[in-house]
Order: sequence, then structure tokens, then C-alpha cells
Amino acid sequence: MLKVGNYEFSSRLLLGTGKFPDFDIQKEAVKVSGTEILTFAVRRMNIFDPDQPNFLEKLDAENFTLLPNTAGAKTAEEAVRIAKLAKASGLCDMIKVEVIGDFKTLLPDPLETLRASEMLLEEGFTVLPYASDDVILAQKLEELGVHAIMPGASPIGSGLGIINPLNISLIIEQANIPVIVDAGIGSPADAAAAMELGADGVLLNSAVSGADDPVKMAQAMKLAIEAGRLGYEAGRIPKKRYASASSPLEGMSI
Ligand SMILES: CC(=O)[C@@H](O)[C@H](O)COP(=O)(O)O
Repeated sequence: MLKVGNYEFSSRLLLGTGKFPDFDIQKEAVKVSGTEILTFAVRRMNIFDPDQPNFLEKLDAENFTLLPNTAGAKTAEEAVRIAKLAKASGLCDMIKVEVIGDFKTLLPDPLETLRASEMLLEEGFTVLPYASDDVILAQKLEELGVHAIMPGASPIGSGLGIINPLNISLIIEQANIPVIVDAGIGSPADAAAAMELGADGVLLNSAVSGADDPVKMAQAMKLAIEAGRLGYEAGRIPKKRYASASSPLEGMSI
């Protein structure tokens, strides 16, 4: 069970809704992924014009917890404005804080992310900041009172997987709140690796929406996340430098 603030989920996969080839494929991929949390950029929503196409319309949004994100914000103030807009339009009070520091790498701005998180907590939001994989930043965000931390595996849309597993595992080890690895996941192996490190969940989008077969990939991600979690809970064997026989012969009279 993944618990974030007052919310509980049985799926540990958080899925982005952008960049699918079409809405029917998006709908089918979402269905087979088993996700209960859908994230999307508030700025992509036609909140005030119901006649405009709505990219969530095929999805029976009431069956999911919506996690609006503040993509496009460059400052804490912009992120707070976007979050308030989402809340005012009746979307969930959970918000993924995304304050980008540089539009080439799409890496998050740590200082503005910290400031935005503080301001949104004061406003009563359930706050999930997307952050770099910085161990101390994760500590400071937790001290502020955020409800989950979402360190990036690698830059958004890069598909590079976890480029600093040490940092991700240190963040997980110190955290008393859920750690959801977000962005840069390229394959099911990457998602399983995050879960095997002990992550509480994985947020991904491009790996599914950009796959040759997004529906198959959505299912693969679901299975990978479940397998990774099971493996983590089961406890892997330690890595050793030398062989040790799988069928020991000691004590056997031959
Ligand atoms: C949808 C969303 O929130 C993205 O900003 C997120 O970080 C996913 O990144 P990938 O597309 O790399 O999975």
C-alpha cells in the first residue's frame, strides 16, 4: 500500500498522461497499467473553456486520483499560482511541485522547489515535490513537511534510467515519507531497479507514451514495479566476490 498524506493506493505506479499517439491508446494504456494516480500539467488543461478538447475526457477521471503538476513554472510564485488554479477548478488538493531551473535539461530548481513547497504546505496542499537526486535537499524537503519526495532518476524524457543509484538509495534510506522515483525511466528494468532500491513508487510518462506499443509497455511497467517491490520485500542475496556452490557437498558421503 502506498500512503501519501491522507491518500492510500494499491498501485505504486504514477502515470503521466501526455504525449500518447491518441486518446484511445492513452485510455487503454492507463487501464492496463493499473495506475490509480494520473499526473498532468495544469497549463495543458482548458480549465475555463469547456468547448476545447480535454485530454482527460476519455479517461473517466473520477476513477483516478488526479495529481496536477506545476510544469512550466520557473519560480515558486508561479508554481503556487498554478497549484491554486488547479485547486479552484475542483482538481485534487495534491500537487506535484515542478519548478524547472533550466529549459534545456529540464532539471528542477532546488531553491525554488523548496520555497514553493513551503508556500504550498502553508496553503494546506498535499505536496509532492519533483526534485533532483540531492540527498540533503531531500532531507530539507522532509523537514519542511512535504508528503512525499520525488527525486529524478535522470532528466525528464531522457529514458536514461537511474544515473545515480547511490543517491537514490541514500534518499530512500533516510526518508520517513514515501520516495517516488520520477522522470527519466526508460524501460521496465529501470522501474524494477527503482523499486528494488526500496522506492515506494515510480512516476513515469515518456517510456510508455513513446513506446512502439504504449499499451504493452504500460503492462510491462506495471509488472516490473510489482516484481521490483516483491524483490525488495523478499531481500536480495548479498553480492560476493567469489563463487559459492548452489548445491553444497559438505556432509554428504559419496
Ligand atoms: C508527466 C510528468 O510529470 C513528467 O514531468 C514526469 O517527470 C515524467 O517524466 P518522464 O517522461 O521522463 O517519465
